[in-house]
Parts: sequence; structure tokens; C-alpha cells
Amino acid sequence: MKVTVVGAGAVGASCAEYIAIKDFASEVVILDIKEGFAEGKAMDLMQTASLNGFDTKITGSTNDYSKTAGSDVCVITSGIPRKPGMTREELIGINAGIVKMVSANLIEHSPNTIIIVVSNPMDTMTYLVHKTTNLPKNRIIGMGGALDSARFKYRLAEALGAPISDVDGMVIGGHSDKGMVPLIGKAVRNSVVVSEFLSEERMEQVVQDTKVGGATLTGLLGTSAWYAPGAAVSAMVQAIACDTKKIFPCSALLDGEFGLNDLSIGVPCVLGANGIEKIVEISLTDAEKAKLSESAVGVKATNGLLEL
Ligand SMILES: NC(=O)C1=CN([C@@H]2O[C@H](COP(=O)(O)OP(=O)(O)OC[C@H]3O[C@@H](n4cnc5c(N)ncnc54)[C@H](O)[C@@H]3O)[C@@H](O)[C@H]2O)C=CC1
Ligand SMILES: O=C([O-])CC(=O)C(=O)O
Repeated sequence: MKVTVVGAGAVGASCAEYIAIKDFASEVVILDIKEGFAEGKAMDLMQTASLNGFDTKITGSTNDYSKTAGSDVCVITSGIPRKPGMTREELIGINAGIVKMVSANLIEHSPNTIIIVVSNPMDTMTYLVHKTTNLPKNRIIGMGGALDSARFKYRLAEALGAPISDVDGMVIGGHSDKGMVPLIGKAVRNSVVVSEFLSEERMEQVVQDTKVGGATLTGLLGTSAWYAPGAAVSAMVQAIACDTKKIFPCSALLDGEFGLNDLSIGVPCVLGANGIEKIVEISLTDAEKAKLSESAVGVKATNGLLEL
């Protein structure tokens, strides 16, 4: 399994590190436009191999896509992150051009690859890759829901005073401060719905804290987060590499599922060797459906800013 990560910045390097530490890929290529940067990150990571006990070979490349040839999975993290006070949507002007160029270069050298889009605004960048390449739709996947769900579980565990391993929950919808739909009514602590333990007010607090998870970290760090984003991507790459068929909420191109069309938005997906192997149309309450539809309106408005 060969994996390419474009963007050797905070998220790209974290993603490469987690993939290596999990030791399921034979090779990871990191590519960046900044001279020597990816080579430096790759060398630094390789010098952790004997300490962390992995055999994955990590190499770096300054914008030479021939080094990425034959990649099974390519992750796109290239582009600018937001600063405190900004929305993800404000990044579209710069990131759309980068994502379009990077995806074309990747596919030229790895025509059978699966692409995972991370750059923000992620749902719109994923839609852009669908619209501007000819990869089948199961091979273009946006990463947002895996991260948002991990943050949801963190907030649920905090509210419940429970270990994170005892809670489960999922966030669907757009990967934006307003558009996320944490499915609080379906969240459980060891199979018991969390409403058995938490008041309406506390559950609403969990939902709100989850939705602004990225913005909260951007305020604290001065730039957006990287550890949980990198871990979320690596978990998705592992599901594909090891053909696990795990369900992650992913930004998938919809064609009637959940009553939505012609956009990429977060919905539960089975991930395996073929990328998105199935979109799982779980039943939603009327309130959940209304929130997902409202979220879709927001994503479509951002998509409308693309020059396609
Ligand atoms: N979908 C999600 O859940 C998340 C998305 N993000 C997004 O990921 C992106 C990257 O974030 P960070 O790693 O924190 O930023 P960063 O600034 O640390 O790294 C971005 C890297 O991309 C490189 N780059 C820029 N243009 C390039 C090009 N044309 N070709 C190759 N490399 C290029 C830069 O040189 C830089 O090293 C941002 O757009 C951010 O908003 C970040 C966290 C989570
Ligand atoms: O908040 C951001 O801009 C980066 C991101 O998507 C996240 O961490 O969820």
C-alpha cells in the first residue's frame, strides 16, 4: 500500500506520522510546494522509526509528482488554514485553485487512486474534485465527519464523566461551524442513549461545543488543529488499506440519498478497499432531516462560489 500526502504542513505531517506509527502502509510519500520542506519532514519522521517501531518508508518530494506514481490512496491537505475569527468558507478563494491543480497532478500519476480531501472548505473542495476529475465517485472522499465525531465523543465523555471508550456518536452534515449535525438523539453510553444520563440543556451544550470544535482550537492555537485531523485521516486510510468496512461519516457525492442531490456532504459510509463501498441511509427523525437539509443549503451556497 502506497500513500501520498500532499501538503507537509501541520495536518499532512500529523497524518503521515499516524499512518507510519500504525505500520499498515509500505510507503508514504509527502509532497509540498515549499522547497525541501517535505523532504525535511520525511527525514525527521524516518528518524522516529526505530523509536516508534515502524517499517513504513517515508520520503519527501518538492512538487515532483512522478514520486507519487502508483499511489493507492492520496490525501490532499495542501492549502491555507484559517486564522482565529475566520470561517472555513473564507478559504475557498485560495484553496480551490490549489486543490484543482493538485488533484489533476495526482490522478495523472496514479489513475487508480482513491483521493481523500482534507483542505477547507472541505465539502466544497470534495465537490470540486468530483466535478473536475473523472474518478468514479466512490474514489473521492472528504474527511470531516470522522474528526467531528471524534470531537463529539470527547464532549460526550466530558459531559457524562465517562471514558471515551464507553461512548459512541456520529456527526453528519457539512463540515462547518453552522452546518454540522451531531446526532445527539442516537448517541450512546455503552448502548444506553445519553438522554438517560444528561439533561436537555447539557446535551445542547455538547452539540454546540462539538459544532465549534475547530473554531475553539483555532482560537487557542492561532491556526487550526492538526493532531485529531491527522488521526482522523489515518483512520480512514487504514480502513481502506485493510479493507475493514468500518463506517465513518464522510463527505460523499449524493445522488438522491437522504433526499439530496448534486453535492458532497457528510453521511455515514462504509469504507473499504474500493473507497466508499456504501452510503448507509440510516433513518433520521424529522428534526434531524431538517437539520441535514439546512446544512445542505449552506454547502450548496459555498459550492455556488466555485468557478466550474
Ligand atoms: N477537513 C478537516 O477536517 C480539516 C481540514 N483542515 C484544512 O487542511 C488544510 C491544511 O491545514 P494545515 O496543515 O494546518 O496548513 P499548513 O499551512 O500547516 O500546511 C499546508 C501546506 O500546504 C502546502 N501547499 C500549499 N500549496 C501547495 C501546492 N500547490 N502543492 C503542494 N503543497 C502546497 C504549504 O506549503 C503547506 O506546507 C487547510 O485548508 C485546513 O483548513 C485542517 C484541519 C481539519
Ligand atoms: O477548524 C478548521 O479550520 C480546521 C478544521 O476543519 C477542523 O479542525 O475541524
